[in-house]
Amino acid sequence: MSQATIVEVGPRDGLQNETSVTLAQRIALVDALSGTGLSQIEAGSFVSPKWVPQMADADQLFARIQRRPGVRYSALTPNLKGFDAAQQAGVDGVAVFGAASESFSQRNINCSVTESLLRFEPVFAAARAAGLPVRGYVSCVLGCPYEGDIDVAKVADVAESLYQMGCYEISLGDTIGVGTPAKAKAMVKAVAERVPPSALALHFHDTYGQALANVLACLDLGITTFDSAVAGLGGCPYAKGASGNLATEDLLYMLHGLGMDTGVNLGAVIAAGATICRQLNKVPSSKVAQAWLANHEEQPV
Ligand SMILES: CC(C)(COP(=O)([O-])OP(=O)([O-])OC[C@H]1O[C@@H](n2cnc3c(N)ncnc32)[C@H](O)[C@@H]1OP(=O)([O-])[O-])[C@@H](O)C(=O)NCCC(=O)NCCSC(=O)C[C@@](C)(O)CC(=O)[O-]
Repeated sequence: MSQATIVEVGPRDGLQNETSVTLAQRIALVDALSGTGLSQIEAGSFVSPKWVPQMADADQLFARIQRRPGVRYSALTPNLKGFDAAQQAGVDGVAVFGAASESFSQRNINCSVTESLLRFEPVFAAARAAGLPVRGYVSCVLGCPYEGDIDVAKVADVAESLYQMGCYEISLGDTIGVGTPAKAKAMVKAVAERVPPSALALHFHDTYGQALANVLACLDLGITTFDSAVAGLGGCPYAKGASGNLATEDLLYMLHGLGMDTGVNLGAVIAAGATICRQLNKVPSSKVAQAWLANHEEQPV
């Protein structure tokens, strides 16, 4: 049976736009997700709390979650200040985040793409010294909220730079969810000429309902690592109109239906999503979760 890896970004990408979420709810979500079989959970961000207040107190989050053996708990770190705080908090891995769009880079991290790579250099050096793995994000790979279409060559340039700097994996983000399967495939093919497909992950938002179709198209290209967020939560504070991430429940249902092994219990993810959505007073945007919850009275397991 072929394997797929899911990087659960719900506690970070999923909640970074939710103004009412409490620290206790964030911690409970991480703990619920770690009991589902997920092996990688992006639990928070060590970014400026003035920029993204919803992700404040990541140090307390890492101090209070119940660590499960076999789970990698990681966090976003845009600079050395963030890395130092993350290391002190005991993260298992960090992620730097760049973009293929100059305008998005400026709005998201207040510097150009070239400057962002320079800022990441000390993060790589410190991570190497600490023995912590570094993941790299490239945002706006299929379109930018400020610039529109993005040249795939620019995506490949940034992805290759991050890979050469030391990222073990590059996650290609369709930040505003405008991609379609043909465009996604063309972009991945261009990047895969510069970065091995085994070191690529895909991070689709579902704004236009194309995320699952994009995953299916890119499975053909040998990509087997996908980011998703429980209940389809998510959005980026610096990408107006970006809706939720691909829902983990929908991704699992499709991958399992294709006969792929993820090691993740779908019912347990539905339960985790139902709980956080109840707390946020919203309905899970996952179709699979909606179907399950409409047809079952008992909690899924
Ligand atoms: C990168 C900065 C910090 C630059 O922001 P800046 O203002 O240029 O930074 P600065 O170095 O001039 O510092 C300004 C203030 O921030 C503080 N500061 C500086 N760094 C940190 C830090 N690490 N942690 C805590 N505080 C920090 C610093 O100490 C100072 O505090 P003050 O003296 O004013 O009190 C800022 O722009 C920022 O925090 N941006 C975060 C944006 C963000 O989190 N966006 C969402 C995540 S990306 C995303 O969602 C896309 C993704 C990954 O999911 C993939 C996809 O879908 O495409």
